[in-house]
Amino acid sequence: MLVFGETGQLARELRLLAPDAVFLGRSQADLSDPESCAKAIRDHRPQIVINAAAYTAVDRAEEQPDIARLVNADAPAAMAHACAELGIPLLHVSTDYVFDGSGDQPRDETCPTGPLGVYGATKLAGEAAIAASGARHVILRTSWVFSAFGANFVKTMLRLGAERDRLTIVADQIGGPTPAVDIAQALLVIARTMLAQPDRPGGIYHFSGAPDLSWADFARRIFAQAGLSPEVVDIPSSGYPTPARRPANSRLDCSRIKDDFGISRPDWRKGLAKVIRDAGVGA
Ligand SMILES: NC(=O)C1=CN([C@@H]2O[C@H](COP(=O)(O)OP(=O)(O)OC[C@H]3O[C@@H](n4cnc5c(N)ncnc54)[C@H](OP(=O)(O)O)[C@@H]3O)[C@@H](O)[C@H]2O)C=CC1
Ligand SMILES: Cc1cn([C@H]2C[C@H](O)[C@@H](COP(=O)(O)OP(=O)(O)O[C@H]3O[C@@H](C)C(=O)[C@@H](O)[C@H]3O)O2)c(=O)[nH]c1=O
Repeated sequence: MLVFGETGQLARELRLLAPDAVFLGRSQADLSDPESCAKAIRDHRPQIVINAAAYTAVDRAEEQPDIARLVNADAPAAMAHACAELGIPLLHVSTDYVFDGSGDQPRDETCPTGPLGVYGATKLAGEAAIAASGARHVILRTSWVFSAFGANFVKTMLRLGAERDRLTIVADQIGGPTPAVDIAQALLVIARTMLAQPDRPGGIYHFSGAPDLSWADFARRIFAQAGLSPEVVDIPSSGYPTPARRPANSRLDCSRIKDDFGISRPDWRKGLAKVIRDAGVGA
């Protein structure tokens, strides 16, 4: 198994669960040089490839659309073409930010997309390129990823909650926080299934933690779990202006992955407790 990514949240959880896989960091395969990714696949000739790397800085992507496109769209396209040549599957990870966030119902895999910013648009372009490549593939769309590693909302809240008495947090964006370890586990189940069943088709699958809630309520849960007590004030998205707009409705309908792979939505509250323990905060 060949994994693109070494330092990110997902890559680090994958490494803990699949230590025998080969992990390629930026110095071995730079996704801003898509051909280097295709070459890495041809050189390693793995049974299966997982792409756990991406340009994930949602606001910075607005200023760096060309790099975001290379990393999130052109590199996955090159990986997919190399996988198609070798006849091996590609597992790729995408995001709730491919949607426009309208309505209040969970989105399934057939719902129309409509990204609000460069990050979501480039991730969507990556999905389309993989689908058009002819490679066997699974694209796992997930949301609001957190872990003890790297940068994420949980770690930001643990830092700010220890520094401040009062935080204003958007309460009109609703989604499912997802522990990175659960994504890693899901990908490994999918990898095993795709390898064991060579005729099984892939496609897009939604996978997010449950239950859905707002960022503000998520912050409250983080503070309660960590034994911190800043006041959390609900604000609308307009009260927290950012270069990239975020979808208001990030709820993902995850029925398909349950039906096809037997994978259920994880309860993020269990993952949160562990991340807070691992981050050395709370009870
Ligand atoms: N984080 C989230 O909330 C969400 C993430 N996703 C998706 O999940 C996947 C995993 O995300 P996550 O683990 O959180 O991401 P992280 O931001 O934690 O890590 C991103 C990884 O991509 C690598 N990377 C970025 N640019 C390049 C490059 N040019 N060449 C090589 N490697 C590069 C980084 O390496 P380096 O350390 O060298 O920069 C890092 O290992 C991504 O596809 C992401 O789009 C989906 C929904 C939510
Ligand atoms: C720090 C902070 C954030 N916010 C808001 C901003 C934003 O709407 C929300 C989350 O902020 P973040 O910048 O951590 O989240 P963001 O980087 O938008 O997270 C996204 O990352 C990409 C990679 C994805 O694919 C998405 O699924 C999602 O996880 O919280 C506040 O309202 N107050 C605050 O003090």
